[in-house]
Amino acid sequence: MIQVSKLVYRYTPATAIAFPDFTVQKGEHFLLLGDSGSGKTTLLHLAGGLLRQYEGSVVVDGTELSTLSETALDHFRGKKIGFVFQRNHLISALSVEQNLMLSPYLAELPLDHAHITEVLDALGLENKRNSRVTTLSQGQAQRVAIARAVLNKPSIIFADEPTSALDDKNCDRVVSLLLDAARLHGSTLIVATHDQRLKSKLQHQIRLTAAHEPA
Ligand SMILES: Nc1ncnc2c1ncn2[C@@H]1O[C@H](COP(=O)(O)OP(=O)(O)OP(=O)(O)O)[C@@H](O)[C@H]1O
Repeated sequence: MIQVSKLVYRYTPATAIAFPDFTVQKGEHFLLLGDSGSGKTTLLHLAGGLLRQYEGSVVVDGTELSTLSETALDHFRGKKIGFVFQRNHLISALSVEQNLMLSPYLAELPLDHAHITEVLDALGLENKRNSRVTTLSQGQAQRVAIARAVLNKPSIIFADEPTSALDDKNCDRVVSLLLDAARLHGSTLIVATHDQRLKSKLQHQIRLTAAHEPA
């Protein structure tokens, strides 16, 4: 499902971040661990097709991402991948439901109001459907971000520090929701974190050391 080998990424010609080889099978749940600056966000962005121009190989669902054009990559990402970011990137001028509607719209998928209702119910957000996202608590906003990420039934969910800003109760809830959402559609789940509270919650781990290659 995801195969990374000999992967190196350079933000500038003088700095190179080298990643360990790993394979993640369909439906597996992984924690991506490593110190601050070790490259966790960079790796999620590479595997999710948000960063291009890498050295080595990133194969997702049988496709080497570097072979896709920018447009094909956008399409691939919209259909197959759900992102949950640390800062939730919700659009503050819109309601919860309108934020969710953007997901299928951007992926050019049909709008399914019944499915939006299902997802809102599952995440305990049914009474927030018409609320502006600026009126939500941090835990609620993170649940909306999860709802948006899983709405298109992605085969892969990437979550970048989804719990670090949350108290223990919301942390537990968000992890359970991510795992439930992943299990529901058999999605592969990779959670990047240095939140120690998550260590026992996912089956497998990928550990990054700050192995920055000399340029
Ligand atoms: N846009 C950028 N331009 C230049 N360098 C960058 C950029 N983004 C990240 N880096 C560098 O790449 C390295 C890896 O950063 P990255 O954000 O992937 O690490 P991380 O493990 O996710 O860190 P954190 O846990 O603090 O979020 C760091 O040395 C960082 O300074």
